[in-house]
Amino acid sequence: MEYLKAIFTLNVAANDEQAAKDLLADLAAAAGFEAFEESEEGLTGYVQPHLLDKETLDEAIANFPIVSARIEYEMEEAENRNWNEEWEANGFEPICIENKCVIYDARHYSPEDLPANMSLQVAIEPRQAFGTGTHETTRMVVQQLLNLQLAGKHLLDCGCGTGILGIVAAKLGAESVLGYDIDEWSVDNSLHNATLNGVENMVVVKGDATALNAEKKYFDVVVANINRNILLADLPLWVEKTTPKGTIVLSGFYQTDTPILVEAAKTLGLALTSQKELDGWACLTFGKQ
Ligand SMILES: C[S@@+](CC[C@H](N)C(=O)[O-])C[C@H]1O[C@@H](n2cnc3c(N)ncnc32)[C@H](O)[C@@H]1O
Repeated sequence: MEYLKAIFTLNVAANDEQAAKDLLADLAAAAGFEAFEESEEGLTGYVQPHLLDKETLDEAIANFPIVSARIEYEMEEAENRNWNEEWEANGFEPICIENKCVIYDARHYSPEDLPANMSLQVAIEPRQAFGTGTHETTRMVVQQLLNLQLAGKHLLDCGCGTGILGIVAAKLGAESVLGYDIDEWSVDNSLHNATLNGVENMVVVKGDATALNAEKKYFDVVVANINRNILLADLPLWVEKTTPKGTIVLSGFYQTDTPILVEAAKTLGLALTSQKELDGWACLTFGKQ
């Protein structure tokens, strides 16, 4: 796989540098960047060409309050690498959500190591894919799923990453799950994690929202944790594929973008039913009329 490389330049006082780097890494993640490295050239970010959301990045940088940052868009190809390699080798700490659900790395923990009071255990082995619950956006969507009645429902998981959201839904009783992701590794990893959790009613396909044009089925619940511009572009199709009175949960964007998403949803006939924010990230739940 090929990566584009971008050099970021931060103009901040030395004692603000770490906070600025953390914030910039978050902003760039929202624009599709997978990894940051400190190199001799500076702070270097890598993104798969088709996942770069340049508009989100430009806008975030323009609104960056404490620092001016410059990105050189003369990007180079970078070698194929597994950015998560080191992190995957060490695993991630179990993550508890709402005292109900624990997400754990099955390569490093076994069910007996987990807190006893969690009614839902979800094993995830991330391989080159996003979605462990360590990120605020994933956690907020899982929280929403825990509060929905999913028994017997059909769920669509857009940009499924590790498959975590579909797997949680299936374990909460969803009758079927269709996941899709533009990234092949994510498709493979979702299928692997579904098997790991004994989930048999989850289908995962490679592609973007256009794959839904051929889909005959309608969904009671649609979840999408991607980024603002993809959410805005694909929302009309998701609404079309949602049953009347169905639910759409969106995350992957900053709370400052909430008004734009709420407005877009309203024009498509959706009503906002719940709103969450965590460390600057947002999650919105809508009901179809
Ligand atoms: C932020 S991750 C979310 C993963 C997981 N659903 C979660 O909530 O943790 C976004 C995922 O969307 C995928 N993606 C990005 N653009 C996409 C698009 N246009 N259509 C489908 N998937 C896309 C990425 O490959 C990535 O796996």
